[in-house]
Amino acid sequence: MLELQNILKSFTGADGRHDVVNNVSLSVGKGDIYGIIGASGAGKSTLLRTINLLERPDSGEVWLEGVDLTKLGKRELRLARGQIGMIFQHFHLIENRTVYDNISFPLEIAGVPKKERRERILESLAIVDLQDKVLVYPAKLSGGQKQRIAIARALVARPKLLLCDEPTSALDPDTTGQILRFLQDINRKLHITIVIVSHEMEVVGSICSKVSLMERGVIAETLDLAERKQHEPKSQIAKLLFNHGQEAKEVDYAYGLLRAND
Ligand SMILES: Nc1ncnc2c1ncn2[C@@H]1O[C@H](COP(=O)(O)OP(=O)(O)OP(=O)(O)O)[C@@H](O)[C@H]1O
Repeated sequence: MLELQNILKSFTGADGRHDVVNNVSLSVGKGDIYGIIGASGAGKSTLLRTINLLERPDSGEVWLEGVDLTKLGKRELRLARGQIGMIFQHFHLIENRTVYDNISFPLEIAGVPKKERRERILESLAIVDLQDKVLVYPAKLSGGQKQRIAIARALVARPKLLLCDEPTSALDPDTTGQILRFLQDINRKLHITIVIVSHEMEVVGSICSKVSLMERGVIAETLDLAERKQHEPKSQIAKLLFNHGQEAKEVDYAYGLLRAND
């Protein structure tokens, strides 16, 4: 349902040009939960943000259900983006709006009438099981509740694809498990395809069907976790992460272990 073809994105800083995403191609099937893991600075978030063109690639194509988003005009792109929801590490809720008004926001922008907005907001809140927080302001919510409201806001436009940028990095282990279960439920019950960027093995290992390991702007290796026997990890880092035991739960830490053993 999603094909990235030869995505290139570079940034120019004081020390010159950096190819942060360097000719990446990948394919996400309908109904997949697809993980992208990598060390800090590997280019994961930038790659994720090219999918909905929050970050426009310098070159390459982003095909969503047979349409190349990079070729669309402003109006068509706005409509196509309605099929893609997104959640972030730090939730990005609007502090001076209630939960109800936060979830309403994307529908207001899309010009959805008030009565339909109400139905869809309540439907979204029911999915994340937080109907009792409808009139509360974000400051009164726990981190896990904030992320659930952010999920409800992402779902209210009824997307086909949900992008998750480090969705549990700001949460404790119990809340992480709860959010991952919500994401898995959403994938199974609402048939929403999910792409998750993370540096935690627990996240990708527990719910992803496929995982790409990103290193310095390129996809080093892709593993099909559903077909583990046919696809054993090849690189040292992938072996450490995927055949780990408890000690290599976090990608930067796993690289540290490799360096220490050099
Ligand atoms: N808008 C920007 N302008 C300049 N440099 C940027 C910009 N966005 C990202 N970068 C740089 O690109 C590199 C990759 O960043 P990115 O956030 O994609 O990595 P990441 O793998 O998601 O890392 P992290 O897990 O630390 O967020 C970093 O060196 C970052 O400083």
